[in-house]
Amino acid sequence: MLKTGAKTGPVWAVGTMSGTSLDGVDAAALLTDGHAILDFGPTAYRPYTPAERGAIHRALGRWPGQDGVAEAAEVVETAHAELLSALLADLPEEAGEVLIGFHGQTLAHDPNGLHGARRTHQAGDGAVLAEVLGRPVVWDFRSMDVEMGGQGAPLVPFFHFACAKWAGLSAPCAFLNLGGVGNVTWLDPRLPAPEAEGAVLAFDTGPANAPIDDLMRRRLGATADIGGALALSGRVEEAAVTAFLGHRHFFRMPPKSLDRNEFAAALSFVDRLDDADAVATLTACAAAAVARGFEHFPSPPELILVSGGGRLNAALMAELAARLPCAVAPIEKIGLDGDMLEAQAFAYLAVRVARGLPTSGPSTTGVAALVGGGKVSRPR
Ligand SMILES: Nc1ncnc2c1ncn2[C@@H]1O[C@H](COP(=O)(O)OP(=O)(O)OP(=O)(O)O)[C@@H](O)[C@H]1O
Ligand SMILES: CC(=O)N[C@H]1[C@@H]2OC[C@@H](O2)[C@@H](O)[C@@H]1O[C@H](C)C(=O)O
Repeated sequence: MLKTGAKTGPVWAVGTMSGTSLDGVDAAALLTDGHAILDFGPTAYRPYTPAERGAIHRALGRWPGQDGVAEAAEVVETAHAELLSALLADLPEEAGEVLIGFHGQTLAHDPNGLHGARRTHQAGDGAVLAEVLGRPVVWDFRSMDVEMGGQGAPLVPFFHFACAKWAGLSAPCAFLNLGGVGNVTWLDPRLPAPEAEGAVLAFDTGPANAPIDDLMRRRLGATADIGGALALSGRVEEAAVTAFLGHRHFFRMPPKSLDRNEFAAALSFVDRLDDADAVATLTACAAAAVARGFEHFPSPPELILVSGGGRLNAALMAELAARLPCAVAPIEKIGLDGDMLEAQAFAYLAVRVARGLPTSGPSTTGVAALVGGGKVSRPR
């Protein structure tokens, strides 16, 4: 085990994210003392092959020990080992003993016990990765939070707060991630730390790209609606968007989190629409879910900064601009990398775990008290 709190100076860490869109693995290096971001390092991406993606897709919604889960975990571990070996070789020797923050791949997430026990499941064993890479690995970031009564997600909010400080922001703003699922952090960068009362409020907004991707794959054999081109050629069925906003998620108070496929039934209305109208309406639903989230913010943000693949979808960005009561911009506006923010977040959180600092709290996951979730595995 790492000695927590052993050091207080900055260290390099590499974080990884294999997100709900199942496109591939992101990895990014970061220099931090667990509080401030001091530097950003190299990044790398490894897409899953169609066969790998298929193995993960088949295991979605399943728990450890169930069919296909061991196979999916092996795919996740192998892809991460390949990507991380290459990225670690790029880091200068002065980087020292680089800590790895390994999120794994969420296969199932049921923090409210809707289908049995309250639990969350990220495939991939950090102890195996520590052995293969010969480095300390922090992993299983979400279980402890769920065990303590939290949602286990979102976990990026404390990092969003550090990003706002790094960028020198001085007014309340919101960070929106549009991956397979959407999540938002409202934050006030005038406060000293993310743990401070009133500094952050976060929750999952609703489905984002996952239903669009699934429809594109099902009907057209494509991976995504690139640039939002198909949605831009379709017509939004507003009555369907209104019906979608009747889902129970929108009546729950934050913090709240979602499983990737939690909206599958609520979005099945698209089956009766043609391809373009279906994708246009799913895109509008993703934006309308974000707009609905604004009612929970402690004060109106001046700006919402968008990261994740959804910021590259022009139809989704236009829907957000039309439905939100504030300016909308990709996160590159403040000099951050919208493709790598989550991977950087898990580098940041790994250092926090290793130093005994909290990674979530009542206003991010709804856990009763601050929690530092995550296991630390060292190579033998
Ligand atoms: N050029 C593009 N045009 C439209 N959509 C895109 C584009 N590039 C990526 N996307 C969408 O973004 C998704 C990937 O986003 P991202 O990598 O942020 O998600 P993720 O990290 O896997 O998910 P999550 O944040 O929910 O865990 C793709 O599946 C696709 O739907
Ligand atoms: C259980 C799980 O993996 N949730 C993901 C998912 O993808 C987006 C959204 O839902 C978010 O809550 C979370 O990821 C980010 C990285 C988070 O924990 O902040």
